Amino acid sequence: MKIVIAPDSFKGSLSSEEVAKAIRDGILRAMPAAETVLIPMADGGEGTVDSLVQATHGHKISVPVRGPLQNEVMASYGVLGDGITCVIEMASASGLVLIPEEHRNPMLATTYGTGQLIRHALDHGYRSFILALGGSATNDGGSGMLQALGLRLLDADGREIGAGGQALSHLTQIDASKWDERIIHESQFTIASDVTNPFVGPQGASYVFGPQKGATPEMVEALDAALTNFADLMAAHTGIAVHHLPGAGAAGGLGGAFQAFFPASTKRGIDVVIEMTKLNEHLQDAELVITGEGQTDAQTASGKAPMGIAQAASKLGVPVIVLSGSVGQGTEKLYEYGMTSIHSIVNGPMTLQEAMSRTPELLTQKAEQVIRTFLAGRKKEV
Ligand SMILES: Nc1ncnc2c1ncn2[C@@H]1O[C@H](COP(=O)(O)OP(=O)(O)OP(=O)(O)O)[C@@H](O)[C@H]1O
Ligand SMILES: O=C(O)[C@H](O)CO
Repeated sequence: MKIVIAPDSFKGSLSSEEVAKAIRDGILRAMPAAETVLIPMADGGEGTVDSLVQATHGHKISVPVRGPLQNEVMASYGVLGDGITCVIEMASASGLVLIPEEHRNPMLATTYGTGQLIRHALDHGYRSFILALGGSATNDGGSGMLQALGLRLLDADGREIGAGGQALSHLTQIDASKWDERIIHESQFTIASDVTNPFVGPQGASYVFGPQKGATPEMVEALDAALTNFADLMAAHTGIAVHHLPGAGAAGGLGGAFQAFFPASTKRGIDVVIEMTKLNEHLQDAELVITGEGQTDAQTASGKAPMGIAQAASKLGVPVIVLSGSVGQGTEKLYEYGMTSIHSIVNGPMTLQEAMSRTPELLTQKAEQVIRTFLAGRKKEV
């Protein structure tokens, strides 16, 4: 029996590859002869490069860049197995995990390092890009990324504005005279976005994702106003108003900067990962798919990895079992999208810290249990 194991990471505990291996161990305990296919997933956020590089037998290139708070960090981008397509994961250069919680500051954090990764790839001859958006520490509307690629963002005195979302409130002019021409004339970009939120407003980048990056309610208001100013000026300059465009609010508004200045099409991150990992081909003759994520709740329906997998698998009539660290509110409607059953791996009262440190063992145990049940349901030995 072929079982596809296609989980997202458990943020704060395990990478998607580690999750997949722990699930495989449990499956093999219950069914030693099972054929397992491990396809670590991602949704545009952290782990997207690893997932696509592994699935396509590509490689990674490391580059020192300016981190979200200007300190140097070692970031990397992926070159897929075709040797042509680059995957730029913004979280690698400008991600939340790069900053300890007490130092997070979306007023100052910049996407400059993401722009440096793109420039490095352009300098090395690459012209086909997947831009993976999510898991950012930033709320700068992608301004740092644009600056790294030659765009000049100026205040009323003609001086470059500083780094971060806050500085966008002083922006009055955009000067594209030094903009990297290779972007428009020679390259193509697919944006793989972990969310579809707009650039500004109550559902926008600042209000919805600012708080997880350390923004207080006052900062959220200031950041939303600053992004609105930026969106107004981008619209005047490019003719593209990103204010309410779906996905423009991904990665602190980086999605909006790409939509305004890059020849790019926007897709759900999970759909790009499903396509590049050829998940559908693997599902064709599978009898079951097991997916999972750190927390499954109402948010899962808005395009998280297990949701995309359930949609793909249900079209092919393959049952989908979801194993998650915690199962929150609002999961009932997920069954309508093709999830067969959803399980928390926690097996008794314990703290979050304990659950997170015991994730591999708990995953293996739960996978064994669900496979035993699955086999019993088939009424005959396989
Ligand atoms: N082993 C675990 N046991 C219990 N809860 C866990 C475990 N691992 C992670 N979590 C919970 O899941 C949360 C992370 O959820 P998840 O991994 O789904 O990422 P996310 O923040 O929803 O982002 P995304 O799905 O876009 O990557 C953690 O903050 C924690 O509350
Ligand atoms: O980076 C972020 O702001 C979130 O992951 C949404 O894209």
